[in-house]
Amino acid sequence: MKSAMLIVNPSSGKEEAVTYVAEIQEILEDKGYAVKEVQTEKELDATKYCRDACKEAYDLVVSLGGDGTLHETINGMVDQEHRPLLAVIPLGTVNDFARALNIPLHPDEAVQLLRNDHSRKVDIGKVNERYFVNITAVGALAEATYEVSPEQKTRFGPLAYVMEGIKTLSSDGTSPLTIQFDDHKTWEGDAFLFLAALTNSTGGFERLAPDAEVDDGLLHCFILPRMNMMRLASIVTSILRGELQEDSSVEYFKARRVEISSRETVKTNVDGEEGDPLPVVLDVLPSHIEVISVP
Ligand SMILES: Nc1ncnc2c1ncn2[C@@H]1O[C@H](COP(=O)(O)OP(=O)(O)OP(=O)(O)O)[C@@H](O)[C@H]1O
Repeated sequence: MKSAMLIVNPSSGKEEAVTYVAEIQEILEDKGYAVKEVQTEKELDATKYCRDACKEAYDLVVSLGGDGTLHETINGMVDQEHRPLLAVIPLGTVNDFARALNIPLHPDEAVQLLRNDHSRKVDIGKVNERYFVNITAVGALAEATYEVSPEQKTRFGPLAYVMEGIKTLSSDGTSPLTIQFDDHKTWEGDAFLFLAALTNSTGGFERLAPDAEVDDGLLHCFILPRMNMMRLASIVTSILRGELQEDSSVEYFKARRVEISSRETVKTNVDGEEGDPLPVVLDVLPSHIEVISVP
């Protein structure tokens, strides 16, 4: 008999995660799965449960929560030998991973994907000893995201990040960065932001790296160097048009491995959570996990 673990964050998505459990259970039992439900209570519970699911050779793990729960769940499986198939029921505010995979953002519709057997392999990013599915960001602009309160997120959604970002840009918060990629190339200078995206969806905005595919094995990297406010304003237009890659003020490159260091203390932001300070090494684990997706 096949086995499925439902990892449920009861606090996510306006506390409605548990209302989807009965239907998921019914669908999976009809497909011959034995289903176990676990509820998270605090940070890293999802990682621990998912690790148990790998060790006990579960066939499927279903994550019910926002990007935070998903990030923790995936961190529980990436370094395991047996990695169950993953299903995502998006219940957060932004749901970048679901957006990148075209998983319906309405949870009711995402649940219906469990009825078919369509799945897709997805790259995983590695930053030092930690893993990410969407993005690693470095610099003052990335740090601004920590200033966004849960109340702002609920009220303004992804726009809350843009608002904090504008505050940082207007105070000229750049960091001196040394960025080495694909072994022999180096960029050195003061930057507002370095971004390495695995998918096309970041902060709910789906046009940052329009040609990033979830399984292309590449980090899509952007450097936003120090520049005046006029140039910055025009970059916002490029972002909104999905043309950031072509903007001459922005450095864009694709790489399989990136090393970043600074002579100052600079923090990283890994899938929206605080990560290691610099120096960091970024790598891609190509097609490392398999996710239930739209046919
Ligand atoms: N029972 C719980 N109560 C409160 N927090 C929890 C609980 N279980 C897990 N958490 C923590 O809540 C964090 C945020 O959850 P998640 O991102 O899934 O939902 P969300 O906040 O609704 O989504 P988003 O961040 O997109 O708004 C998780 O990273 C986890 O550490």
